[in-house]
Amino acid sequence: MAAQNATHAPDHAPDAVRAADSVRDREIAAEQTHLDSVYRRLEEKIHEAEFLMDDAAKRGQVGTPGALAERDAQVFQAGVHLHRLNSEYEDFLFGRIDLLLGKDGKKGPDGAYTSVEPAEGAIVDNRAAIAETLHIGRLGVLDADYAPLVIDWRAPAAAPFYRATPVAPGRVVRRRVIRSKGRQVLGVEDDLMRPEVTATLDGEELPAIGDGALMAALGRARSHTMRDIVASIQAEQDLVIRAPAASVTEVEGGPGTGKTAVALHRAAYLLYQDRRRYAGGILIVSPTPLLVAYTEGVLPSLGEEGQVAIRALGSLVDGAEATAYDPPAVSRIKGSARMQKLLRKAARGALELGTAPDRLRVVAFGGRLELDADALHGIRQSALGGTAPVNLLRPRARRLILDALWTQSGAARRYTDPELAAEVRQGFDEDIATEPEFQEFLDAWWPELAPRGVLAAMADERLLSRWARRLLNPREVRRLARSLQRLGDRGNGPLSVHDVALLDELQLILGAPMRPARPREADPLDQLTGLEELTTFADRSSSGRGRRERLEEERTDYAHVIVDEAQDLTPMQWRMVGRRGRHATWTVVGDPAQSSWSDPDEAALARDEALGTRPRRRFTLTVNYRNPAEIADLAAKVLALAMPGMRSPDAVRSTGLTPRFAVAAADGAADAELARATAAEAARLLGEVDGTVGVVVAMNRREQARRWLAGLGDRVVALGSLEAKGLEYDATLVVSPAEIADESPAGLRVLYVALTRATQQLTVLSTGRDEPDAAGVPDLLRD
Ligand SMILES: Nc1ncnc2c1ncn2[C@@H]1O[C@H](COP(=O)(O)OP(=O)(O)OP(=O)(O)O)[C@@H](O)[C@H]1O
Repeated sequence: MAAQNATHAPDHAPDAVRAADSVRDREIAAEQTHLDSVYRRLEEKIHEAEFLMDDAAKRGQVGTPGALAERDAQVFQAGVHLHRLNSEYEDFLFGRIDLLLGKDGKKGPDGAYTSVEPAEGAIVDNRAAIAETLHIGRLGVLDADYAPLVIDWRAPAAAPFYRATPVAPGRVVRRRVIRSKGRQVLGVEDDLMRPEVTATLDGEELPAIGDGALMAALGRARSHTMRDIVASIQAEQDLVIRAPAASVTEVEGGPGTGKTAVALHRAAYLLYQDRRRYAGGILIVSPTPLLVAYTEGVLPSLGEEGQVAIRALGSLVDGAEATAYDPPAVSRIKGSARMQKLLRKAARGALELGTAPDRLRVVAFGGRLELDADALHGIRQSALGGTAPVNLLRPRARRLILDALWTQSGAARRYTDPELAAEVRQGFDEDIATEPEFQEFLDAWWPELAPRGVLAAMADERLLSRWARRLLNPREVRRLARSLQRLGDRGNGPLSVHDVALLDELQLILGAPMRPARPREADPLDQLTGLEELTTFADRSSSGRGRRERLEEERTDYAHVIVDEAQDLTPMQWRMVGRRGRHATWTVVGDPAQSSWSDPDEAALARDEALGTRPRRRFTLTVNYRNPAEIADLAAKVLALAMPGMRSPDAVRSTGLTPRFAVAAADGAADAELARATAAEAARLLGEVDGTVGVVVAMNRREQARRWLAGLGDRVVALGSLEAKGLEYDATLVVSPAEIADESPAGLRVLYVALTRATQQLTVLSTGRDEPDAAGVPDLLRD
């Protein structure tokens, strides 16, 4: 059966074309037959599962725990398939490899021959017979005899699908990507790994169809959400995805080399490979909420979501959500490692802001006792000498006050018998400490501090300059204080992404106040101990969402932490992220050339501290899959200015479409003219691409740019330069490179990011400030 929308040659087409089409149709029909049998098998499994569920419901909880567990596991398996099928994934089955006989010809547990090299004599005179064909998909499916109908893409047997290249083909003769929608096969794309070999399958020659899957995938229009790359992962990427999760895996690569895609697929791989270990959760840290929104559909499409939390840096602390933006000069201060010390001083200093009277008077043994301001100050200082968090030092301070009062009472001298003295002392303490006045004094003198409250206190420039002595210069103090005024008196105002890392640090410095433990909700899954898959299923399915959200809320320590765009983490952010993976293994993904942080050395130091002395394994990705060469070459000019000597990755394709240069009023660009030109250029790009258009402006023009583009529809998005990080669009309009470059000391690297967002077309719009030449090319982009 041929797919309905497979393209057919018209009747007048030459014979050769028609013949090729009939081969294509035949191959599509063969894959359709296979897919039909996969679906038949899945339906059988679903019926089995439904029967089992029914049966289980009738019989109730009878049987041995082992038998119940086994039955539940079967129900789970079928449930997973049912869930997948109902989700109508476009390409449940997406790949196939045709293999020569392996060296030892032994089959592994998944039914595939284990050897990676062809057996002696598998190829004779450049002729070979295919020994084995494996189909690869998003989940594994076995037939009734336990032979694999589809192999999970993460299984070891599927690795050759990704790893084989014409240079190192191993046993793979042909790699095929199958395109399907729902239950229908739409097309196939083949790559021959040994083009010189004439291979046969069941006596018939193996045909090759199409131009390969990668190019087809790269040419597709982009939407506002990222797609998985499971059908076209490249060999160097596969090495990273499947790298053993020991200690720290570091991945570097230029723009578009697939770092984010690889990080997401790696999370799915690790879960598949060792679900029990990663039940502790995988955290993916992303720089912006926009990138989280862009990428969060990928893991569900790979069948994984429950155990993975994707969080933006500004949402890592529960109850805090960054919505405000700090200008570069302020973020440099807030992100710097100096803040650690400053926050400690501020937390301690904030204790003095309470409304406590400057002396404490109590009555004991019928007399008055009094501690004056100096005595109280001395007690506070010695209590703060402890290492515990400030809020947790309060009991110590209370004890020191009671000690001082006891000494003052002279009772210690009167009771020489230690036992009696201890008894009297206990009564003394109780008498004083239960007095409401004493408790009120203590509450005011050693108030329970909240992180937001301390940040708000730092908005007072006078206080801040006291706390920041020898840490910040007066200009920095003024900047920081002004920025924190945004939080208001009680600290409830909007937070920036950098404030969130400060809150996290303060939480550590202050310590969680003691609270009665919250009773945990009873969870039916807790009873199913030992059945990791069942837990997984509950998390995978949408009914597990409530539980997952709870897990995310409660969890502050993960089994694996993946940091995307790691080059941008400030020292304070590294400390925040590091605290979430104290016992974790790590995957750290980034590109120094795209760093928007002005002091990379300081950040590298903080990164080393967060990752500790764990051994590291390094990988480099070298091919740019996003930008056509025409765009990558232009961006490379900025890279040469930003980081001389740094090599940009090779673009995998070229489109023949060179970037366009436009100018908005050469004499200085009034905003109205810039608005008009931006809207016009964006509209032009919308007409030229089917998918999305990103308009990148300097951060302080974000709101303006949104207004300029109003009415152009939702295919176009306005972005501040820092928001563009990690995202991509079919076409990008970069407005005033000079403005972006001048925004901060890292401005050139930020501009490099902006110029590398387009998958098809790029327009650069200059203003007078860009000093464009006669052809409109701005100074920064000229040779
Ligand atoms: N093997 C592949 N097959 C198909 N598409 C791919 C492949 N590798 C990467 N891509 C695509 O290339 C684009 C860039 O990938 P990704 O965003 O992961 O790169 P990146 O290295 O994180 O880029 P940047 O550093 O610029 O943010 C994405 O659209 C991704 O889907």
